[in-house]
Amino acid sequence: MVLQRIFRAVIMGPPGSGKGTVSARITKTFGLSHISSGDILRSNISNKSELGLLMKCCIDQGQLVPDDVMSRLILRDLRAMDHSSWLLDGFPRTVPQAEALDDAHSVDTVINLNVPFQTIKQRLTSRWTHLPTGRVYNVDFNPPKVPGLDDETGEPLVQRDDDTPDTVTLRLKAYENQTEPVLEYYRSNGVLETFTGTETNMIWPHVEAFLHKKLFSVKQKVA
Ligand SMILES: Nc1nc2c(ncn2[C@@H]2O[C@H](COP(=O)(O)OP(=O)(O)O)[C@@H](O)[C@H]2O)c(=O)[nH]1
Ligand SMILES: Nc1ncnc2c1ncn2[C@@H]1O[C@H](COP(=O)(O)OP(=O)(O)O)[C@@H](O)[C@H]1O
Repeated sequence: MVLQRIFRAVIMGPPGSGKGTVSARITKTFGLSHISSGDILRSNISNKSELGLLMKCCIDQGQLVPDDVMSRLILRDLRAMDHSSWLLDGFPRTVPQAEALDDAHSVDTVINLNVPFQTIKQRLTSRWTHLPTGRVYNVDFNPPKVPGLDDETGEPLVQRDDDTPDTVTLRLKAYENQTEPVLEYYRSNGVLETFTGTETNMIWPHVEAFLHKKLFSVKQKVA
């Protein structure tokens, strides 16, 4: 689908709620550019940049990276995409980050994946990731064609250092304390759309239908 105007969306949800999986489907269906804060941080870690090395210990301890670092990193990337439609995944995760984003860009819609914590814990400990692209697999849900290898590149998949049961518990705590208030922020701005369920394949048709409607009504308004 070719979009008629610039459309900016955020996808939110606890760790493991399927943000990356749904984002891949959204970008494929609607052609938005996907920006994942976690992928950007992991690429800094793989490249051994000074910032990546500094941030690795926060991430491995299940804590959020400081707001000023994260906002600077993401807003810099967004500045380079001034004429693109985008989908932000993993940012904002705190109210100060949401305010920093609002100061720079208006957000058309926020998709919130509301998946129970119990479902999430099992998923994350069986997540396999292709670090260079952020493509994710799961032993039960979407296994790679060849075990341990990325479908597109044949490169090795890894288990993330922060996908251990103890770190997942800390990440869920950080989500409750620091990220849930962002949902309230967007709810009061009137842009939050929540999708509840335990399976991505059940949630996805609702997200797809919502975005179709949203993009169509945006086009109508412009016409
Ligand atoms: N069993 C199961 N696993 C899923 C489902 N949706 C996504 N996953 C897997 O759960 C893990 C977390 O999903 P991901 O999209 O990375 O979530 P994110 O952390 O919110 O970006 C990955 O291993 C996915 O392949 C689902 O409906 N069922
Ligand atoms: N917006 C952000 N603010 C602060 N820290 C972040 C942000 N995005 C990612 N991180 C750090 O990177 C880690 C991994 O993020 P991400 O890949 O989005 O995890 P998940 O996909 O499991 O939700 C987070 O636990 C956190 O330490």
